[in-house]
This record gives sequence, structure tokens and C-alpha cells, in this order.
Amino acid sequence: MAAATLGIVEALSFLKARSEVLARVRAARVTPHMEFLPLEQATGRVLAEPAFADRDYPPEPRSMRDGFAVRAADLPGTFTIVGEVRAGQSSDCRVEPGEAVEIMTGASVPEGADTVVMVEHTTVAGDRVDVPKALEMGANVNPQGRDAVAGALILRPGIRLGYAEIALLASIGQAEVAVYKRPRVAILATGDELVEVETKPEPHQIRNSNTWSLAAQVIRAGGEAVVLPVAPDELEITKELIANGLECDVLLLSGGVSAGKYDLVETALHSFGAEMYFDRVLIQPGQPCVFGQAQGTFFFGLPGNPASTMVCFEIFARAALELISGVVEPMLAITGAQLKSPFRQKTGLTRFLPARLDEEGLLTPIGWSGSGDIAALTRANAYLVSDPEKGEYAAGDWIGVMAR
Ligand SMILES: Nc1nc2c(c(=O)[nH]1)N[C@H]1C(S)=C(S)[C@@H](COP(=O)(O)OP(=O)(O)OC[C@H]3O[C@@H](n4cnc5c(N)ncnc54)[C@H](O)[C@@H]3O)O[C@H]1N2
Ligand code: MOO
Repeated sequence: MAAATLGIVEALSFLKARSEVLARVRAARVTPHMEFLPLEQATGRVLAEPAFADRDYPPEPRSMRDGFAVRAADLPGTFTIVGEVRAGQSSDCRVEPGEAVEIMTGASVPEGADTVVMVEHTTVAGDRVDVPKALEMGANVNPQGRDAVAGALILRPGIRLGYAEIALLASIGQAEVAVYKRPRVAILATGDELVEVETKPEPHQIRNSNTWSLAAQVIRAGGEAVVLPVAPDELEITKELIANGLECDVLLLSGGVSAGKYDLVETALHSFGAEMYFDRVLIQPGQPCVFGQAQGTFFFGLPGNPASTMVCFEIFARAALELISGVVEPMLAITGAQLKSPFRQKTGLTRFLPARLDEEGLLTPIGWSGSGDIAALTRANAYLVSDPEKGEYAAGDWIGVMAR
């Protein structure tokens, strides 16, 4: 059903539509329930409680290089080597004027010393070491508490746990982590032409693939996919399935949102008192994308063409899902790359087209037959993201790129 029929706002630019999603979901957001997981199972989950430094980091001044610990005031000069300290060894030696202690990377700097000279910048002869150049006091030493002081907040809730966050949690001794529970995301594919994956389709039928791509995208975004049976183009059954879907944290529908006579998704949603925030975005693929809320659950009516479903999920639905998962700042990473070949488009829409980013970092659009061409997408490792106002790009021009 077209926007005009529903009296909905004019089509939004891609960025405005995304801002609308972020603003609406943020405004309605409640803190998700949490659960505790062993650290090794927490990757990709969203931190639910703040993490604090359990002691100073580093707990003692640490050498950042293999070399000799000395007093900067004595440099340059020749020093007597009075001992050695290795990482993992507690040092009981003291560095007096004119003395040096041989030190390894990661070892605590002995008392009295304030600077480390890299071994490459010294000449050793017996128990003497010569350092020909001066150094600033503190060079090659990471002072106590520089990374974090005991009690400092080092991770805020709402951050997704990647490898750096996992390392930080490990370093502060958190073998168990409080994370938010995953949101449940209902997936409802619609259309009389659809059969399930196990079924051999008749010539007028196709297998339902959108449920599968969406389930994969939901899982990758940190949600739990709740797959509903395919809804035929029949209003009552569609309504029943939508009612089930609205019990989840987010409802994703695919198909039935364009202008077709049997495109009844929006009609079915209205029977639940749905509020529609947009139902057309200036993008391709995915122009007839719908976003709204019914009975307290946000839903997306994703256009049925497979690439449209995938792109709309990535740029709109993922942000909503992440906010509902407790992520504070959902990110959409669109960067730039130079085109390997020219690219032309009709202006007016931001295009998200299958493309390949090669080893030299150059981007080549991949030919496709349209937004039903799933095979083309599998040959792509990125989406080209065009400027809607620019009709022609030459080879070497910069263009947007989003990883697939
Ligand atoms: N007169 C107009 N026709 C169309 C318009 C329009 O504005 N005016 N928009 C076009 C665009 S753009 C898109 S995208 C599609 C979106 O249509 P729907 O969301 O209504 O989707 P369907 O008509 O149900 O299906 C479109 C296409 O995708 C295939 N499909 C649907 N569901 C699945 C699934 N679960 N797995 C795999 N493939 C699926 C379906 O068979 C159709 O080929 O509308 C254009 N038309
Ligand atoms: O938005 Mo549609 O994707 O161009 O087929």
C-alpha cells in the first residue's frame, strides 16, 4: 500500500529514516533483563553492569622496553650494573646514582630508577653499561595507575563485548560477566508464492529465503530469532501471525509492503492500532520499507525482494535490535573507497549495491539482475553506498562502502 493511501509522511532520506528509528526506539527503551555468563561465553553480548579497575593499572611502574633502568639525571653516562629484573619477578634491588639494573619488558621498574634505556642504545662491557645519549625522565616507563587507577570506571554498561573488552574484563579478574539477555525477534515472511526450504517449489512458487537471511542477521546482531510460519496473502491468518509476532521484542515482516493488490501487511498491522513512522525511504533496494510500532512492539515491514530485506535489516532494523539489546550507540560503519570502474545511477536514491572491495582497497560494483539476485550478493563482500545527488562517478572517485 502506498504512502499516499495511508496519509503517511513523505519518503525520508536514508539518514533521516535511520535517525527516526534511533529516536523512536531510544525514547521507548527499557533496560533489558540481565544474566551472568562465564567470560568465554560473553563475546558479542552487551555488558549489563559497569566494570571497575580492581587495582592500579599498571600496579607498579612498568618497563615498556628491554634495557637498563637508570636515573634520568645521570644520563648520559657509564653505569655499574647492579642487578637484573625480569617480568613476573618482584624486584628488591634499588638503583642508586651511577647504577643501572638490567630490565625486561613488562618488569617493575626498581626503586630509585625513573627511566629505561633501550638495550639497543647502550654498550655493555662486563658489569658496566655505557649510555651515550640523554633521555627524558620517565622514558620507556609506564607509571603506576597510568592506564587506570584502582576503582576507576573502565567499562560502561551498554557496550558490546569484543575482544578488547573481553581482555579488559579478564585483566580485572571478571571470570563471570553480567550481560543483557538477548532480545527475541519474530520473523514473519509473507506471500502466497512461498514454500518452505524442504519443499520442491512448483514453477509459480519460490522457497522462502528471507526468513533464513533474517534469522542469520538477527543472530549476528545479537538477537534470538523466533521464526513464525509463512503468512499467506490472507488477511485473517496474517493478523493471527502478527499477533504472535507482537509478543516478541521486535517483529520483522518480509514482503507485502509495496503497491500490490495482495500486499496486505500494512492493513493487517493497522488492525492492531499500529503507528507508522515511515513507509517509504529514498533508498534502493528497499524503498517501500515500513517502520512502526503496535501494542508496544516495534516492527519493520521489510520489502520482500531478498536484497531489499537484507539491506533494510542492516541499515534500520539492526539499529533497533541493538538499542533494545541494551547497546548505547549502535553503529553503522559506512566508510569510503575508490572505485575501480566508473559507476552511473539515476539520482534521487541512496543505493546500496553489491560490490567487491579488492586487496588494493578498490571497489568494483557487481553486476546484478536486481534486488532478487541473491547469487550476486554472495559474490559481493560489501555494498557500494552512493550519494543520491551524484549521477556519475569516474574510476578513482571516492564512494561510500559498507561491509556486507
Ligand atoms: N507498482 C509497484 N510495484 C512495486 C513497487 C512499487 O513501488 N510499486 N515497489 C517494488 C519494490 S522497490 C520492491 S522491493 C518490492 C517489494 O514488494 P513487497 O514487499 O510487497 O514484496 P512482495 O511483492 O511480496 O515480493 C517481492 C519479491 O520478493 C520475493 N519474496 C518475497 N518474500 C520472499 C521470501 N520470504 N523469500 C524469498 N523471496 C521472497 C517475491 O517472490 C517477489 O519476487 O515491490 C516492487 N514492486
Ligand atoms: O526496493 Mo526494491 O528493492 O528496489 O526491488
